[in-house]
Amino acid sequence: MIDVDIAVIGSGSGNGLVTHELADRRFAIIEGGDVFGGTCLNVGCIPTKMYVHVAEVATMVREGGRLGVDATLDRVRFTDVRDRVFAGRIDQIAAAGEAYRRDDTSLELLRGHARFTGPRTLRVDLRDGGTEEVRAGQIVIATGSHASIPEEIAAVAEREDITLHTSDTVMRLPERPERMLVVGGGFIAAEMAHIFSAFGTRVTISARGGELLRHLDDELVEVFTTRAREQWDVRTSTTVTDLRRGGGDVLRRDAGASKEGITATLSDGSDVEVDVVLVATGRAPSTSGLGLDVAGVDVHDDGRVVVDAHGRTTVDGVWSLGDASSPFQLKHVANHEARAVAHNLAHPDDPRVFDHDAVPAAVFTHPQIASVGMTEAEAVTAGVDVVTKVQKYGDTAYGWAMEDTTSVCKVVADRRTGRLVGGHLIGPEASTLIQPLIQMMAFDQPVSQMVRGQYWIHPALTEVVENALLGLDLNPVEDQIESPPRA
Ligand SMILES: Cc1cc2nc3c(=O)[nH]c(=O)nc-3n(C[C@H](O)[C@H](O)[C@H](O)COP(=O)(O)OP(=O)(O)OC[C@H]3O[C@@H](n4cnc5c(N)ncnc54)[C@H](O)[C@@H]3O)c2cc1C
Ligand SMILES: NC(=O)c1ccc[n+]([C@@H]2O[C@H](COP(=O)([O-])OP(=O)(O)OC[C@H]3O[C@@H](n4cnc5c(N)ncnc54)[C@H](O)[C@@H]3O)[C@@H](O)[C@H]2O)c1
Repeated sequence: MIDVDIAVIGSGSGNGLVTHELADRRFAIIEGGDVFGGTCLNVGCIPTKMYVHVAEVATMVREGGRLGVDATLDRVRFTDVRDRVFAGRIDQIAAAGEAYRRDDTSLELLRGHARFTGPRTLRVDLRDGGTEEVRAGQIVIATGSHASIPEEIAAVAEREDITLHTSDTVMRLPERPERMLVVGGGFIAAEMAHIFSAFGTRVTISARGGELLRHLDDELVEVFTTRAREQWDVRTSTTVTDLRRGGGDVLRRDAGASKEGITATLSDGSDVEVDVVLVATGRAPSTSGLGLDVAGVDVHDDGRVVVDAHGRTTVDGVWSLGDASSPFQLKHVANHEARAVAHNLAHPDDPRVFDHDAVPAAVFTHPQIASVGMTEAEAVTAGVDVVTKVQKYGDTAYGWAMEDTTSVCKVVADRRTGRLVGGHLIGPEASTLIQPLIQMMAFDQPVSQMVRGQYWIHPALTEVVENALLGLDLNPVEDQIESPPRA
C-alpha cells in the first residue's frame, strides 16, 4: 500500500499538477498507457502539427505556379518525416519526461491501469505484473479520451480481418498509403486528409453529414466543404456499410507489404478501393473501467465525469479535468483546467473556476480554420442584436500578394454593446490571426477600442482582422450599452 497526499490518474495534463505550490505534498502519478505524457504529446496535437507543417511546405511548392514560381514536388519522404517526428523528437521527449518523474524521489510513478476500490483508494494493475494499492487524500481523474470506432464498422472489419486505423496509429504506418478512406467529417478527418493528400495519398472522405466541420459558422462550412471537394473525393451524407478485402494494390496490416487492398461500400451504394481506412468518428472519455461507481463518482450520459465549476466531482476529495470531464476536447482547455485544479488543491478556501467562455479552436487543415465564440446562427438564437462583417483576405494588401480568392475573416458582434461575440477565420495563418479576437472577448474590450486604440502593422495580414472589425455596423460608441457581466 502506498500512501500519498495526491494521486493523479493520467500523465497528460495531469502531469502538470506537480507545481511549486504543491511541493510539500507527496504525489503518485499513475499512467497505464504504452507511453508517458498523454495524447497531445504522443499521438495528438504535437505530432499532427509536425506533419501539418510538412504538408504546408509541400502544398506551397505545388501551388507556387499560381504566383509565377514554377516548382515541382518530387516526393515527401514519409518514412523520414515519420522517423524525424517520432524517433527524433516525440519518443525522446516522452521517455525523458517519464525518466524525470521516475528519478524524482519525492513522488511515486506507477505504470499501470488504475481503478477505484473506494472513494480514496485505487488498485493499480502494473504493466510489468502485479498490483499496487494506493491510498490518497485527494485523487485527480485526468484519464483523457480515446478514439471511438462505430460498432458496425468494427464488426465488418473484424469479420474481414481488416485493421482499422485511428489517429493513434496512422502517423506511424510503415509506408505512405497510395489511397486512404477517412471516415468522419470533423477535426481529425480534416487534418489527416490535408496531411496525407499533401504527402501524395489519394484521399476519400466518407462523412455522415451533408457538410464537413459542421460545428463551424455556416459561412466557413460552405467555404471549407467547397475547398475540400476540390482537394479530396468527398462523399457527404454517407456511412460505411461494408468492408471487404481486395481492392487493388494495398498496404496490409502487418507489414507494409503491398497485398490485396480494401473495398469499402458506402451507404449510397458506391464502392471505394483503398489501402488504409482511417476512422475519425469522435473520441470518448476514458472513464469506463475506472470503478467510478465503486467510488460514487457520477458521470454524464456521454461518459464524462460530472464536475462543478472548480473541478470537484460528486465525491469529496476527488477531482477531474481535461477530456475525462470537460465539454471541450482541447489541450489548451485541459491545461487551463489543470492549472485551476492545481491552484484549488493548494488553496481550497480560495478556489478558481474553469473559465469556459470564449474557448477558441483551430483546425489545421487546408485551408486553415480558427474560431472563437458564437457562430452567427448561435448569436441569433441567443437573442444578440447581431451584426456581422465578412472580410475577404483578397481585399487587403497582403491578400493581393497572396492572390487569395477564397479566404475570409467573419466577425459577429452585438450592435448594442459594441462587443464581439464571435470570430471566425478560414485561410492562411487563421490560428494566429484570431488571437486579437480571442483577446477582445476575454478582456471584454469594445470593438472601437481594439480597432482604433492601437496600430495595426501595414501591410501585414492582420489588416484582414482590422478591416473586418472596422466593417461592423455598430451603434455609435456614445449609444452603446454595458455588456452583461461575464459568468
Ligand atoms: C489527433 C489529435 C490531434 C489533436 N490536436 C489538437 C490540437 O491541435 N489542439 C488542441 O487543443 N487539442 C488537440 N487534440 C486534443 C488534445 O490532444 C486533448 O484534448 C488533450 O490531450 C487531452 O488531455 P488530457 O490530459 O485530458 O488527456 P490525455 O493527454 O489523453 O491523458 C490521459 C492519460 O491517462 C492515461 N489513462 C487513461 N485511463 C487510465 C487509467 N485507468 N489508469 C492509468 N492511466 C490511464 C492515458 O494512457 C493517457 O496517457 C488532438 C487530439 C487528437 C487525438
Ligand atoms: N486542431 C485541434 O484542436 C484538434 C485536432 C484534432 C482533434 N481535436 C479534438 O479531438 C476531438 C475528436 O476529433 P474527431 O475528429 O474524432 O471528432 P469530431 O467530433 O470533430 O468529428 C467526428 C465526426 O465523426 C462523425 N461521426 C460520429 N459518429 C459517426 C458514425 N457512427 N458514423 C459516421 N460518422 C460518425 C461526426 O458526424 C463528425 O463528422 C475533436 O472534437 C477535437 O476536440 C482537436
